[in-house]
Amino acid sequence: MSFQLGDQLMVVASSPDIAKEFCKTHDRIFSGRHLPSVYHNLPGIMDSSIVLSPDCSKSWKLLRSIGQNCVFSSKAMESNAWIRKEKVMDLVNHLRTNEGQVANLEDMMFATLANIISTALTSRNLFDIHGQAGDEYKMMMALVNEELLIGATDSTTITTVWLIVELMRNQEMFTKVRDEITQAVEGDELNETLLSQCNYFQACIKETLRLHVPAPMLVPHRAIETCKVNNYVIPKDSMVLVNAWAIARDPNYWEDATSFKPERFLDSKIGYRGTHFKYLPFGTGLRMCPGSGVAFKNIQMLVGSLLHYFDWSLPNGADPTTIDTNEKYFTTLKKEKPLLLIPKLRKLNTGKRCGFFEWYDDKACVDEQRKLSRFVEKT
Ligand code: HEM
Repeated sequence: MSFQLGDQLMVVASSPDIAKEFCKTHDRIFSGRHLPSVYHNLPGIMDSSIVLSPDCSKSWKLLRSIGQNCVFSSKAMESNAWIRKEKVMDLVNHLRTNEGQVANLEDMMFATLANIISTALTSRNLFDIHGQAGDEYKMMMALVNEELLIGATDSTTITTVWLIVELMRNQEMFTKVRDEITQAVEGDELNETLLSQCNYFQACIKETLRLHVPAPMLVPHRAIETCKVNNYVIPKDSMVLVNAWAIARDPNYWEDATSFKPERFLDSKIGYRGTHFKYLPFGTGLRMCPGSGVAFKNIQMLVGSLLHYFDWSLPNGADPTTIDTNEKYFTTLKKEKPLLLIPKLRKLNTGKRCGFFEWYDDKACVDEQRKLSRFVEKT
């Protein structure tokens, strides 16, 4: 489909085959981006942004490789595992001390995810637990690119919110995921290696990314030169949108396409790395999201911990199946109303305090001792 928006020709790919034409067969030609006009007068923006880079230039390659070293690669993800654990545990501890009170989970999960990325990049917290930017934020924004922090965190938060909404609305699935995690943990401390063995939980994350594609049209691509696709001539500078949302809900490719059915991913080879053109939550090809692995690990650790450590209920004892699924679209597709839930610390069957809290309290104790000894040294 194509249409004219002012003087801009827009071409939309709404099937896996056409998406493949744009993002695989002619990937290099459609690997450009349109820079929003507001950015045209800002000096240096093209050289300091991965997502806004108008083509796959030297500076784009350099920025992607810096990102690769600090956050995206398997090695970086492994060495950042302690950051994920620490920031998620900060949230768990906050919820533990505010047990029984209504929590705005979206804001808290956003803050946690933003702090994971900001710490991986800068070794600093930039947000307080309620999602408010602190003074550090303003200073570090000059160093940390907004796209990594806000864009990346926003999409990940959206997925964590929808995942919790779907599981709350489907209590059987909620119990199944939680039993799977409890079984994997077996009285041990929750960690990402154990979580990665939870196949049903992984399938729930993938299904959330299918039914609630956070960036429904990906990020618009630009034709860097004129190209013929399926006998249509696509002129240079056309804007190409891949409708990943429509593809992910197309009944020609998905059975019972609008239902949340994690089972469809259980014995399936379909992954999120962009090799299956009917499932493109992170895009595919040269401009594919480089943070898909990080996002998956963050979602897994964050939601896995919230399910493992707490029981959840709705304010005023409302029925979880009544949680609304209305959406709001800007460039991402998020839940319209905030997700408000009440945490109750879970009684784990082991009968002892769960390992995490001992670890957390010991850590807090060591931190206090360090502070005290620094204070004593100074005085
Ligand atoms: C659920 C979470 C996420 C989703 C659904 C998502 C999705 C996307 C999509 C659809 C694109 C555009 C792909 C295209 O144009 O074909 C993109 C680009 C990008 N994403 Fe993500 N993303 C997520 C998380 C992250 C994270 C955690 C990071 C960084 C740690 C990240 C970094 C980026 C960057 C830098 C780009 C620009 C790539 C380029 O233009 O070369 N994203 N993402």
